[in-house]
Amino acid sequence: MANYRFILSGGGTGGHIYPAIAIADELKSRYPDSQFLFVGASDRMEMEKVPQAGYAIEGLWISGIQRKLTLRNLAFPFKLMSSLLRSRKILKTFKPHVVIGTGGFASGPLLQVASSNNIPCLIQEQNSYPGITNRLLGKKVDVICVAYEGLETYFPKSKIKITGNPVRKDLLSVEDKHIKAKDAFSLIHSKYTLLVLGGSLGARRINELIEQHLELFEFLNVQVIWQCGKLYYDQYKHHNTLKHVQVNAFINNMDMVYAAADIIISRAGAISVSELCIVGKPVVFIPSPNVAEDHQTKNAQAISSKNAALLISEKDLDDHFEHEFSELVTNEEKQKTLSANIKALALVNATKDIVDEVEKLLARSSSHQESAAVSETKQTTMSKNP
Ligand SMILES: CC(=O)N[C@H]1[C@@H](OP(=O)(O)OP(=O)(O)OC[C@H]2O[C@@H](n3ccc(=O)[nH]c3=O)[C@H](O)[C@@H]2O)O[C@H](CO)[C@@H](O)[C@@H]1O
Repeated sequence: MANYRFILSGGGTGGHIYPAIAIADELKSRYPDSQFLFVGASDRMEMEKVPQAGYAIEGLWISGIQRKLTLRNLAFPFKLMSSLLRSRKILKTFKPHVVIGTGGFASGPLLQVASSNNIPCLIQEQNSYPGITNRLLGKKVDVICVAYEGLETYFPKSKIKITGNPVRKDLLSVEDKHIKAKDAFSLIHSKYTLLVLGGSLGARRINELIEQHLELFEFLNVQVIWQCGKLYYDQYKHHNTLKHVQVNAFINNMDMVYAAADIIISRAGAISVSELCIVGKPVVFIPSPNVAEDHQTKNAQAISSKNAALLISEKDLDDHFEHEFSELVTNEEKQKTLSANIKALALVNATKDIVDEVEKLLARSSSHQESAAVSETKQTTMSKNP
């Protein structure tokens, strides 16, 4: 059995971490004897989430450049230099056969050094508008797996493979768990269950909206599982005293909450959107307006334009939310149509297709590692016999 070594790097938010975990899980199932190392940013959520998923991680001292002029940007050159040096050391020690990047600033220095050392590199871009790290790495890496068409504007066309976004395996089969999941959260079977997701960090405006409408939900016989984000938990946790509300900072068993839900309100981060297609429930998207090129609105429009989800912009919430949500809860036909249409958009083989691309790189990597070993031996022999 092949004993490969893989480095996966990406983080900052769940949208970069969970794709890396999904890819690692698929590689592990194909090559159980392989070794895995994750590389992230030392102060971000990957340092907690990756070990929870059973993988080792090293943290780099790195952060993104702030778009506004701030004092924090002054430290950036030092952080970058330190991360490049640390990346070189990690690569030298671990000797990966392939390096995989899933975006976020932590993956920049590592893939930069790996690609300049001719180690085969693949990046995965989740969005229709790529983040700055992946845009910079695009020229250097071997393969770029994407989820949307039209990315040749940002990346060399010959390197692009359209695979879809990798989604964790346990999310592929939530249908069978509906009853079990409702019981697991002590939910009442005769009531509708609304799941509220604010993206991996939580969403301020969605939290305000949910708080404003708790009475409406009770009136509509709706019970709520509300993921408000770690930053906001102290502000909203007191609503746990209400019988029909469960507030969470972060949910670790997403398969179970997706399974329990009858209707979902969600931000439109790329991985959330891919997961929601697979899960196939009626969704109301409230995209974040605060991301580059308004890419969450584009992610959500790709679904809503096919009558596969509702989309309400933050600016329209006050005028439209109450009416549209109440109509959806009381209209089973509409729920069924949205469920069937969103499910038809799911790309369930994305993780496998990405790992197929990694396998193609492994072939190149083995010969690269052999020639590196030969030249190392030659150098040792030459220095012994000058
Ligand atoms: C504000 C921001 O910059 N958001 C970006 C970030 O979103 P964000 O980090 O929110 O990422 P996504 O919505 O793409 O994915 C969230 C991931 O976290 C998981 N999850 C979420 C909540 C929770 O309680 N438990 C849990 O496990 C979800 O199941 C999913 O796997 O990365 C995405 C992918 O690059 C981008 O499209 C988003 O625009």
